[in-house]
Amino acid sequence: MEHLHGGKLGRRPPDPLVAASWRRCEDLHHLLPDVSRPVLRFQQSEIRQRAECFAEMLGDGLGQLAPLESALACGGGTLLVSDAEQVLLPLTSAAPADAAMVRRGIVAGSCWDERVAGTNGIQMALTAQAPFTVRGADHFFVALRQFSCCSVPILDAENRIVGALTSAAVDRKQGANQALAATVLQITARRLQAAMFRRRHAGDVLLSLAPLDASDLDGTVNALIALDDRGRVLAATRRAARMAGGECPDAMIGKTTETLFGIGFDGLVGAPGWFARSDGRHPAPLGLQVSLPVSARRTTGPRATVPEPASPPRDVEIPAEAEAAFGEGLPVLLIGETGTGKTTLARQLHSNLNPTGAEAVTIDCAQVEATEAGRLRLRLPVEQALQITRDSGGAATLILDHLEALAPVPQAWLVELLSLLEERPAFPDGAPTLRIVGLFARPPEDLVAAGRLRDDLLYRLQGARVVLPRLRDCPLMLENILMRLAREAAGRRVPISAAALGVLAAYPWPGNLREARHVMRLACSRAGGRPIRSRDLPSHLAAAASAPGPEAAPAEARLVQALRATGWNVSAAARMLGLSRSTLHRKIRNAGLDRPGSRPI
Ligand SMILES: Nc1ncnc2c1ncn2[C@@H]1O[C@H](COP(=O)(O)OP(=O)(O)OP(=O)(O)O)[C@@H](O)[C@H]1O
Repeated sequence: MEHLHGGKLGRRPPDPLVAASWRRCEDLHHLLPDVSRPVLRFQQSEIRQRAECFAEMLGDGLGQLAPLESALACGGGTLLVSDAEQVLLPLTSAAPADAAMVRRGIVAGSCWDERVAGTNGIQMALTAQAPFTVRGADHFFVALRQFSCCSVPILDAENRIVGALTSAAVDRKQGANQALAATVLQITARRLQAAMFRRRHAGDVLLSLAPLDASDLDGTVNALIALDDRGRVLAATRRAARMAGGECPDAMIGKTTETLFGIGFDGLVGAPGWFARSDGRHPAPLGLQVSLPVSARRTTGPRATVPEPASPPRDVEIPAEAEAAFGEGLPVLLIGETGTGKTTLARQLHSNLNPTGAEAVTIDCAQVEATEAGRLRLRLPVEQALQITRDSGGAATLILDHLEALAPVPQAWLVELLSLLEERPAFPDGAPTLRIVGLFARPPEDLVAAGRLRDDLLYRLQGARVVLPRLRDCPLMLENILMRLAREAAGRRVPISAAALGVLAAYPWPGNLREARHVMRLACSRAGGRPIRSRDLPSHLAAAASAPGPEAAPAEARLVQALRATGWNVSAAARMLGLSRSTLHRKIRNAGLDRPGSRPI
């Protein structure tokens, strides 16, 4: 098609990107500049749905839009918020200030895809993946040439473009106004990304970066890196990646703070406030600041372990027996290997009965030595729990973690304390004032049999008992669990390829849910929105999965283990194995197993 220089199109725009867009409008989309097409507008129900999804994605960041709207209005601009498909969303308070905009279809629900709307700021910013101003004469459609619009892409926590912020105004050829608009739009877009990143990584350690010589810290508000509990990168924003030396965010995943910044993780966590780093490897001297997840900040006492690197899982199912016993004030024992979710379940039990109340108090029994200091380590948290009861008028929860590691002398102290606590009066309505949950990483009977646990301590703690299954004992549930973890990690459903599922199913999962959460988060991050494939999984999984270890127990052995662990409670064992009760009964019959007493297994 012959280009209509100086003809219907008018003067060719000098900006090469705009000129390219005009060419696409003519040659690809077959638009004519002076034909006033009706603006494509979505149905109300669809617009509402899109707006709700977008608002949900922005979370707290939504609060940034009202001040932005007021700031733009001072310069005669109207704030437009559009999603990734260039549809304007009704997320701002008012209709466009200028009636001419409404007449030209610049209203909620209109679509600014170049194929129908011609060259415009929103499309240009999304195509260029950078702020872009389309001045009046740059618009392809003549009808839009009275407006000027400046758009800035919005990136989400994974650095994907999810929409744009735009300032639209009548074009009065006031470049200064548009430059100012571009600045405030950019600051807000960065804050929105920072809010999404912080929410997405609420359970991780966060590292903020800022050039030490910058007067404008707002410019780096989204320079954020999420770290796991060993200081390895889980995710980073593009801005942080640029500041850390120009790598792409994905290339940083798995690297340590030592490799990236020359500072060990412990050094960073121990450093209060901003930590200066200038080692010549980075373009400018950097300030680094660590913030721990909220749950870790509330932890009192010395930092024995680095906080869990993920936001608390949703949908933690609480066995009815444990819930009933806990409600009654009977002690509850949770038994399971490392990472099976004992602590999470204990906290969930507590928070179900104390939705807004104080945190549960935890004693790490592995740290209680047979010394005076050790005795205090036991006594003080108990005092603290009782104080909580007095202050709040509600029950406190004491979590005794790592009971399998409690030394003999402190066991005697704990028995003493528990017997004193048993005599505590209840609240006037009969409700208990202190609830206790004990956590064991090994079956306590084995410890009693080995002479490592006092049986009277066990019986004091065992009001109800829940055995948390190991992941490798739930072959039939594994896929569902991994899919759920991937959904939690990505914030949406992520398919897993058959080959990747094969690797995941063959892996013995010694770290259970903790390890599975890490693996799925890394896999989702590597997959970058696509289905998870084998190559997105950490390489040790495939290696371990292909070498059958001692843990790859044959089906019958797993059956026996589950039945033993649950004291032959078929319902509990079925839950543990991810089977229905009738299937388990059938398997027990087929394997010729009998309850102990009738014939030993
Ligand atoms: N039901 C669940 N679904 C998904 N993730 C879970 C679930 N329960 C726990 N997790 C996750 O698994 C990890 C380990 O949980 P938790 O600390 O409760 O295990 P634990 O058995 O107490 O481990 P340890 O004995 O090593 O202290 C955490 O990251 C937690 O968020």
